[in-house]
Amino acid sequence: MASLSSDEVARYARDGWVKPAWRLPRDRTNAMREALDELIARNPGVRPEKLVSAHIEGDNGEGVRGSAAFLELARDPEIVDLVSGVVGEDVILWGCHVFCKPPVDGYETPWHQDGHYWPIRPLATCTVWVALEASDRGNGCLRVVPGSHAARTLHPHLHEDRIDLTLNQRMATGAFDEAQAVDVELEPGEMSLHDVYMIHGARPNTSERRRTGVALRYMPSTSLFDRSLRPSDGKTGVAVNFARRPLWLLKGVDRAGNDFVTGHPR
Ligand SMILES: O=C(O)CCC(=O)C(=O)O
Ligand SMILES: [Fe+2]
Repeated sequence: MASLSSDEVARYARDGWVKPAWRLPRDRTNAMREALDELIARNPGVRPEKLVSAHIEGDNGEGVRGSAAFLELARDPEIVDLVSGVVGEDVILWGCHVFCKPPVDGYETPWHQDGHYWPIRPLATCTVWVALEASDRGNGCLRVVPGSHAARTLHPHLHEDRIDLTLNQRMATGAFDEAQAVDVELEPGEMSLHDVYMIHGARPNTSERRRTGVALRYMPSTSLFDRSLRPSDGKTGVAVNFARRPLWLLKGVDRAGNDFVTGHPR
């Protein structure tokens, strides 16, 4: 069984992110890469950086035709056990976004914090970013600002109206020191976990190599996914429908009155 070591848990608490020793087996990673190729093929009109809710099979109501392979990945008991190490015994899956940057013109991810438009109260999420292929300095790996989560505040973000970005939000300059950022270099099958308040981004991919991370989003069931907040859609440049987003209780019990019916097939 996978679990974070006490050192990994401590690093996540201190830095806001960690790269666990545990990784996906090679055959599983290869199978997921095939699922990714199929996902891209069935969504010819969607930029591969913007494959939101890829875990919802068929027309997902958010502009993407998703695939069960990604739900299976998100439900993987070993990954859920890793997440438990930092969010506790009660774990809800609420999102999955495939950030695939094609070679040569893969979009930049501006510096940002997650969660500005997420209807989760209290705001809490651990994202597991699973590398399906090598992700390094050369092809625009994730970059993180260790410790930037610690104040547990969301800083101002500016809206940027460009299409060549994975998100249309960028942290106002001066809010942090970019020189403190570190590159999260991952081999295929490796992953990083990051906290909702941690500042992160990624350079454009101008290399000849594709770069893909599957971002799996989990929250503790002590938080409420509050559909009544009517979160404004599209502000981040990705069309989402949080009102209909299905939730899965993957471990433990629900403690905040979450709705596990909406968005699921009847
Ligand atoms: O993969 C990227 O470039 C961005 C990922 C990200 O922002 C996230 O997982 O929250
Ligand atoms: Fe993010």
